[in-house]
Amino acid sequence: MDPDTVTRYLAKDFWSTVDKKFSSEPASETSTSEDRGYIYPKVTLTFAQTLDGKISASERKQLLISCKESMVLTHYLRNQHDGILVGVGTILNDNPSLNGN
Ligand SMILES: NC(=O)C1=CN([C@@H]2O[C@H](COP(=O)(O)OP(=O)(O)OC[C@H]3O[C@@H](n4cnc5c(N)ncnc54)[C@H](O)[C@@H]3O)[C@@H](O)[C@H]2O)C=CC1
Ligand SMILES: Nc1nc(O)c(N)c(N[C@@H]2O[C@H](COP(=O)(O)O)[C@@H](O)[C@H]2O)n1
Repeated sequence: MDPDTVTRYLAKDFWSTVDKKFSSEPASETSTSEDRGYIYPKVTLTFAQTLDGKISASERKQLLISCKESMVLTHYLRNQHDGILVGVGTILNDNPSLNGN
């Protein structure tokens, strides 16, 4: 399977799970990636940006961009993954919790 097809497949499956969660239908929490036939790790890129394309304030100062609903989605996404990867600059600047509440 070519990488583009795999990406489309994973995104479709992932967002259908999100839809199920937000419509309160039970999502399959127990099936593993292997059960679902995945052959690559599932990776999601998520970030918040301003209308003019910025992700932080000047001098890379941390900036809250997301609204309340978007933060709910952020924490939901964190809960759906086994790990969260950020850059070293983010660790040094923000000292983030990166929890999923
Ligand atoms: N709005 C949002 O969703 C987010 C905003 N931020 C903000 O971004 C700022 C941090 O940004 P940065 O310091 O720019 O990012 P960063 O330092 O967090 O990430 C960049 C990473 O790329 C690596 N890197 C740089 N050049 C590379 C190369 N040529 N090849 C391979 N790796 C390379 C660096 O070593 C670093 O680990 C903070 O102010 C933080 O608040 C961070 C995450 C999310
Ligand atoms: N979703 C989201 N919206 C924003 O407006 C943001 N600035 C970020 N930033 C990311 O979240 C980390 C902070 O997380 P904690 O609240 O400490 O758990 C920060 O370091 C960025 O990676 N995200």
